[in-house]
Amino acid sequence: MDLVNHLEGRLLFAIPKKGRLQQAALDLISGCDIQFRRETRLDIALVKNLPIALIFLPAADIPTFVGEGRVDIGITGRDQVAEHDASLPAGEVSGVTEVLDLGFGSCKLQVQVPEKGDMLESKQLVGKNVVTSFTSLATSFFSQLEGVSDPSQLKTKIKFVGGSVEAACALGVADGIVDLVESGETMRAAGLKAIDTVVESNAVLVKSKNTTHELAELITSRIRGVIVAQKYVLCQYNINREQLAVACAITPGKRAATITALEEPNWVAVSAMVEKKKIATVMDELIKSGAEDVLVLKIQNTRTE
Ligand SMILES: Nc1ncnc2c1ncn2[C@@H]1O[C@H](COP(=O)(O)OP(=O)(O)OP(=O)(O)O)[C@@H](O)[C@H]1O
Ligand SMILES: O=P(O)(O)OC[C@H]1O[C@H](OP(=O)(O)OP(=O)(O)O)[C@H](O)[C@@H]1O
Repeated sequence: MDLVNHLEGRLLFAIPKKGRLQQAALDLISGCDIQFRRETRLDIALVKNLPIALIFLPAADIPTFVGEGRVDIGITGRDQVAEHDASLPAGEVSGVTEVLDLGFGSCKLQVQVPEKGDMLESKQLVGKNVVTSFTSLATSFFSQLEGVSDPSQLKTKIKFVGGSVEAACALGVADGIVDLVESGETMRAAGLKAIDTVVESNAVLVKSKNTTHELAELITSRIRGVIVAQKYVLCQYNINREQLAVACAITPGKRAATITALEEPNWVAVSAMVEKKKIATVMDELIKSGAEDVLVLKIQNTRTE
């Protein structure tokens, strides 16, 4: 089938074709009940149950396609959006808008130098060689540091490499690098230390400023629902009315806790959404406050603000 001829009228949704963001992006898509089958080696997949086509692209290229309005929405890293925006000619406004923080893919784009060297601040790299995959962000970072508005006046030499950036210092190609740090293991293994942060990144849902496709809103709302479901659990417990105020302060819920009277006089059942990462502490506090029969339930999906 010639897929390109079947794109008319469909929402074009860009997904990372490989790399760190791909699996979590696909999990989100599946949580939104977007059903598709991707043929081997094809970068376009038609969605079976909605007028959407998924376009599999490198995370770094997604802001360009979305910015130019070729694709309506996409999932990529905030670092990639920032790099795209920084690469635009002076005065050109970016066509990409960030719609949602997706809560995964956290990392920082950091200036790194040899741990054993004498450099402690980024300004010590001025006039030296800096290697990175993020040349536009690095150029704008060092332009600010050097106080120049025309990048061609930059004393610092920014050089591009596509991967294994951390090897550049050891190989004598760079005095410092600008690269992503997540756990910091790669940086430490390469004998480097971070001295500045250029951008803090998370995976984001982005939208083209030019899109008018009605499904963009619907998909954003579905994704938001799945993210909330992943972030919260539902906590239910029984408690005596006398302790209710204390317990509700522990589990205030998103808007307010739901309280239902029990057949047993003076007892109520409470249910409230609680952030997953806080649930163990919340349960400890509930038990201390006199709550009984505490249950924690997984939330499959939500539609809440
Ligand atoms: N430890 C990490 N290292 C790199 N990127 C990360 C990390 N954690 C999260 N990310 C995010 O994942 C995005 C894609 O990076 P990744 O290296 O996986 O892409 P890729 O398309 O495979 O690129 P490449 O081929 O250049 O490695 C990054 O821009 C960043 O937003
Ligand atoms: O702080 P950490 O958890 O160690 O992760 C950071 C490393 O991960 C990325 O590289 P990737 O593995 O994508 O390979 P690459 O060097 O080829 O880009 C990034 O460029 C760092 O090198």
